[in-house]
Amino acid sequence: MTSSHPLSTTTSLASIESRVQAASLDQHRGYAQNHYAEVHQDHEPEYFDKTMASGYQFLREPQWNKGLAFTPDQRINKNLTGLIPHTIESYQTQCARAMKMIQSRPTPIDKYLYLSSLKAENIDLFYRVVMDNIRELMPLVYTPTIGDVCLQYSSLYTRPEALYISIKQRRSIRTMLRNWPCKKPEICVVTDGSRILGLGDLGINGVGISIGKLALYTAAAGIDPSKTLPIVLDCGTDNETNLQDPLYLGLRQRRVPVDVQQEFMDEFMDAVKDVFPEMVVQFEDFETEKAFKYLDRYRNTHRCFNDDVQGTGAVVLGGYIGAVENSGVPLEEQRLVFMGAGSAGVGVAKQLMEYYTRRGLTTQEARDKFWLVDTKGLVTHDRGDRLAEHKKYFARTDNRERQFRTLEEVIEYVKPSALVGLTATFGCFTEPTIRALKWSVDAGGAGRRPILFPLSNPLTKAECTFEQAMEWTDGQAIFASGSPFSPITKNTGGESGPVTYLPNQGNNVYVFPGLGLGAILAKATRVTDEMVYTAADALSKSLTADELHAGLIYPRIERVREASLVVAREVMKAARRDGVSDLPEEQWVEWEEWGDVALVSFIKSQVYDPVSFADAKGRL
Ligand SMILES: O=C([O-])CC(=O)C(=O)O
Ligand SMILES: [Mg+2]
Repeated sequence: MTSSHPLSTTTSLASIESRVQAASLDQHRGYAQNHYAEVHQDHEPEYFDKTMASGYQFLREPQWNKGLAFTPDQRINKNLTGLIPHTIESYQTQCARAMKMIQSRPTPIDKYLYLSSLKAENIDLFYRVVMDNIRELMPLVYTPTIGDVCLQYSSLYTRPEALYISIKQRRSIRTMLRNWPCKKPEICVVTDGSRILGLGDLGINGVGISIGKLALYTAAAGIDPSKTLPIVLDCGTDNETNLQDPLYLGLRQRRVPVDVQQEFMDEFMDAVKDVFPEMVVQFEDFETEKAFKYLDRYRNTHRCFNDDVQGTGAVVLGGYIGAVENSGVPLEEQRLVFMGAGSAGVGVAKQLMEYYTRRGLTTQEARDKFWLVDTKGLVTHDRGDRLAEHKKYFARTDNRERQFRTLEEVIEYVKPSALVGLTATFGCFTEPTIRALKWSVDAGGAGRRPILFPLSNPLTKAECTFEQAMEWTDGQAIFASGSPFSPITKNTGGESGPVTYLPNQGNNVYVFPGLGLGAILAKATRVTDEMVYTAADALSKSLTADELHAGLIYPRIERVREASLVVAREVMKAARRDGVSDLPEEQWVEWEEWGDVALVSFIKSQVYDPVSFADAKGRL
């Protein structure tokens, strides 16, 4: 930065303040914005130096704004008097106002927009509200509402919230990364929008998923929001609706060929490594082939993982371990049918296989427990089509005598103990399929329960609803879905009165925030399979006695932060076991002397918890 700049470090604070005070607020805003542009180019964001900021800037910077929680001293010292109402409010009162407004909005999208404005104005308040009301608000900032937001992102757009990198700007990726106001982001979620949830190719509109997942990194694991970086890579779109929409914000062209995107990806990953060498990259919602390809290509050279392959795999395994215990079907008798053989289906099956091999089965024995089904029926080597590369691993040879074209036929043949859906096809677990699953489990002996995981997101893509699952299995299914369902209370007519069935939400949110946090805090140079597997195992052990007693297989969502802490702790240890932690050895030795206590208190000391309100000290 040049010394002639009006806000350069050689300019005295007093002279800046007198100039700022002399200027009208509007003039001042314009001045500050110009300054932004310059410092960002120099990548020296002195603008964020609080000692130089005026009161008005404090109110306009979402990470500094405390709403009505500024203390009297802060109001005087920061020249805030008169700029906000005189009253001082605790966070509880401000949260109550926010919740009242959210509840008064008619649709989930309206509620989302309110929350999004809150985030743009007062980050601490946004996270306090989300964290304290996670059961009610997670479905708004994340699946299912985020799916609708992505569909309409270009129309809803009011302000930038991410890095938008188009393939036309590929020569300036480093500059764009440096333009991001935070110098050292720790975690990035990147998508190319090619397969957003179960909604398909949404192009640049898919950026909503990066924004939503990062909000959960903060709400569910306590990563400082200023250390999170959402990115969308715009490589065109094959979505006709987007291409025809005059408001569409992305490139108006079809998706570039695979090899061209590959070069772009290489450039992007190299630029990320140069500019933010310590940042962990989470790949999100890339279409299946690319998901596997990029994971394979970068996993040994970059700090990265794929949430749809590894996150989904780990979260399903985390729930499956508990489900097997509750099902009464011994491990060796478990047989799993998967409807859906995309990135999530194959990722989950591989993760579950690992569970079996770690329990003594050979690779072949473990693989034989899985029957994957896609739109053409059972995935087999010789069913007459060219199998996509990622499907070959689980392709079977069972069709020597007969072809299995439908899920019903496969269930009738396999007699599975578990049915897992990752198809993005609403209602494809029909009454006959679910009844057949129950029947095959019942046939194995009394007291056995079927495992039923319709995991596709958002709710409009779920393979079946919780109500259907309970209805068609007489309340017996051990149920987990990707998006949230409400509990069901049924009057059974028996003496014990009504029965309440609790659904489980087997969503990645139980894994990726803790996995990312663990990788960051361990300074892991890679995200290894051991770290991912450990995340699943830790999740399965993070339930309280009360949750286990209630028959749950995932912690209650209100406890997601506690679960993430357990996951992060174990992921850190796994990073060390694998030799990928860059923390000094003495640090590990010191922690080990204290068991988990020291490690846990270290993690707690690192996480963001927004208490920066009237009663909090020292944040300004
Ligand atoms: O976002 C979610 O809820 C889970 C996920 O990664 C997906 O469905 O692609
Ligand atoms: Mg995803």
